[in-house]
Amino acid sequence: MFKSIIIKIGSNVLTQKDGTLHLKRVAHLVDQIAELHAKNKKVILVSSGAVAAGRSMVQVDKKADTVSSRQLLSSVGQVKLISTYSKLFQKHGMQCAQVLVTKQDFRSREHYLNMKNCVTTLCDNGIIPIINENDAVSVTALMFTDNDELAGLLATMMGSDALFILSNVNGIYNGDPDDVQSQVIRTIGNSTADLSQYISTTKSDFGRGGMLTKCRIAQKTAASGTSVHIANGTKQNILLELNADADQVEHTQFIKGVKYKAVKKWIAYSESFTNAEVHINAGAFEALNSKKATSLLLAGVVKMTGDFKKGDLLKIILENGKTVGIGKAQYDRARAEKHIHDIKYKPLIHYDYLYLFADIEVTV
Ligand SMILES: Nc1ncnc2c1ncn2[C@@H]1O[C@H](COP(=O)(O)OP(=O)(O)O)[C@@H](O)[C@H]1O
Ligand SMILES: N[C@@H](CCC(=O)OP(=O)(O)O)C(=O)O
Repeated sequence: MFKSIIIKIGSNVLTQKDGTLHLKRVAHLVDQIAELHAKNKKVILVSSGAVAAGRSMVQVDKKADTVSSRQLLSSVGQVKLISTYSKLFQKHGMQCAQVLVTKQDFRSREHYLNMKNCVTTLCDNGIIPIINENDAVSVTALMFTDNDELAGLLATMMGSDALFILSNVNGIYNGDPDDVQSQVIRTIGNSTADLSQYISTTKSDFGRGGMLTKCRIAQKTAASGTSVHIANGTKQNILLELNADADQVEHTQFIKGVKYKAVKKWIAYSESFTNAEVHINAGAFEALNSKKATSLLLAGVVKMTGDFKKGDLLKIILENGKTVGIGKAQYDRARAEKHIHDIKYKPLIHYDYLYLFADIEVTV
């Protein structure tokens, strides 16, 4: 039983084969959310489906480029999507709100806290926030990979108990989902194992990121203290059953870690906003990964790239080139260069402002 839940609904759950909205299914999901709301659960909805809904409403010129098509389809389709939700929630005497965001809206801690305040205020007033990426505006490289990334960020930001990611499959399979031999991976922990071996890069008809990104985001969100569940949104009563007793539902669950401190939640999703890098040696990496809370000392720094000031976010890179984390600089680059290799000098990144990416463990 969870008290606060983020529900992410993928395009494929909301649309029929011909691209039109699957009204009966949307209505059933709204009925379930209303029931959860009546039980005093704090529910936040992240809904895809604008582009898919738009596809059934306007004809895109064959010569139009991808960005223009997405802008056209999403801006038309979002109206249809949100008005559908609004009518359905009204039947339950409930109100919902549309919140359209871009990745840029989370770029600094100040912007991040503004977003948190917006969602908190809506929830405090008994309104269901329905959040989607603002596809008409976010067209640059700084886009969310997909709404799974947005939902993960929100779950971490709000400190939600659970994130339900609804797709058109029962969960993550250990092979091709269409192969009868494949089984749903029931639990995923947070030590080492590579899930990419199981997951093909095929996407569902209307989806954006695919299962591999879904899985990476789920793992990252679970590590921040939210229980993550990838389940089939086309199944009857899926939300109610997940909330009542998730163990009884065939789906993939990501075991949650310990909740992060507030600032770490923001750092965890800020990789796109880092301009400088700090390269560290294997010894430093081992120390940072030890059970003991360890800060990054200059002694373990091999080199730095890009300019940075005190308070800037740095990408942490291992000698083999792999990005292993993000952290906030306690002083600028000039000072760091002056004291490089000094074992006693104040850490470049304090543990409280350090976020390390985790690896995954799988149980079928
Ligand atoms: N091992 C796997 N287990 C489950 N689904 C997989 C796997 N490999 C690829 N997929 C595909 O991933 C799709 C779901 O991802 P995505 O298209 O992003 O969905 P959504 O639109 O629901 O976000 C499934 O429909 C399935 O075709
Ligand atoms: N923002 C887009 C959805 C993009 C997306 O992430 O789609 P999906 O992979 O189906 O969750 C829309 O509303 O159409």
